[in-house]
Amino acid sequence: MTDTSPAPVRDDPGRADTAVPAIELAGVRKSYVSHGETVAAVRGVDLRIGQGEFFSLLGPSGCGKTTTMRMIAGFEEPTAGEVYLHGQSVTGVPANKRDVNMVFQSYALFPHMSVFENVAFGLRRRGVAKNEIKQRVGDILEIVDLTGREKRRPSEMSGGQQQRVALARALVNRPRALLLDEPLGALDLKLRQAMQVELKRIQREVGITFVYVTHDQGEALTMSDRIAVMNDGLVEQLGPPREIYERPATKFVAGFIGTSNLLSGTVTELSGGDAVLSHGDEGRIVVPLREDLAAGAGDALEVTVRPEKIEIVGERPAGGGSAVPATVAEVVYLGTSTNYLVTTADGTEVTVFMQNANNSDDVAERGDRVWLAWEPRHSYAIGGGAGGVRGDASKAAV
Ligand SMILES: Nc1ncnc2c1ncn2[C@@H]1O[C@H](COP(=O)(O)OP(=O)(O)OP(=O)(O)O)[C@@H](O)[C@H]1O
Repeated sequence: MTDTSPAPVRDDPGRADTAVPAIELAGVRKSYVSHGETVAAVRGVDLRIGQGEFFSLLGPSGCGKTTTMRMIAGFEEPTAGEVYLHGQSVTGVPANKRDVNMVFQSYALFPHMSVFENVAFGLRRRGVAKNEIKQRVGDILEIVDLTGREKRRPSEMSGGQQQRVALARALVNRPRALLLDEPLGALDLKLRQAMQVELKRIQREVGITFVYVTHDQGEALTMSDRIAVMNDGLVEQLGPPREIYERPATKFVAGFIGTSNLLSGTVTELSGGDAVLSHGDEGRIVVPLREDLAAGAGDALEVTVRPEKIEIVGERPAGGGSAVPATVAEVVYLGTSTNYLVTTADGTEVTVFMQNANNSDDVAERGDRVWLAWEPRHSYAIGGGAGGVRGDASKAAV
């Protein structure tokens, strides 16, 4: 999927149309020849990453995220296509001549040097004056919240602190973009979550473009301005976290980002911008139609709905929303919420998360016959790899 939207520019949307993207990939492909076989790692990626944006490349192992990142950094050259940094093609420009820095999962700090010396290393090599080094290292250590720990050795610091030193070392050179390849992968869950918040704060403070590679959807949703979800060498969907979560364009994205339910139905009528679908004998699913979604009576559609959007009720719900009968197969009490696994008439398994805010008892028990209810806006019709669902052009498209 091609990102044709203008690169967003912070605090000044009026400039978005004319702004040169910090990073642009145009028709980028990368193949490797391995044991006589050609492996297509990246199969045609188009991206525009805006100045000061926190941009994530998200996808499962082997989808091509690291290869994409390495082509931006200059560690790999594309087999085809072009990489631009701030509007300039960087084909043939070596990594050390590109105005980007990379942070890896292994911090690669110098163990015999203090925190200050680790951060100052690059500046010293470039012959920056002593006073300026002191100032710049001091400033950046303050931003990463390590003031007062200048004399410590890496071995005397926690994993999260070491990662912040690595970040300070990359930022002190004031690159125009920072590339981060699973930088929190070595940390335990609690520290990783704390560092996600920290990283976002640091990025906001320094205002540098961050490109972040991760296979962790929670991490990408927490920090990013926009996310490119990659699968098998291609970008399947590109957009802000909320859009990707609420309106996954393909089955792959729906399944990869959080928990999603997929229900199928047959269109019975089109009504006020919605398609009404039958699901089993009694079930009804209401899904809004879109510009890129044309459907008519008799068409089969697949619809996603997130588990937290569904309510479990005892009676058939009144009103214009979705109403699907189901049988409770499993109830899992989790403290703040209860998860229900239910089965609909055609055997579809549906997960429902219900917050335990006011109700002290579970709303249903195993074996109960219940109704699932949700609002039309929480249904999203999905298509195949190309996104969207296109029916007969003569049918209504809203
Ligand atoms: N140097 C190489 N030689 C041959 N094949 C390679 C090479 N580098 C990557 N690949 C292949 O290209 C595909 C994409 O790899 P890449 O490392 O970009 O994926 P990834 O999404 O970053 O995965 P991970 O999260 O596991 O790092 C994989 O099938 C991988 O085996």
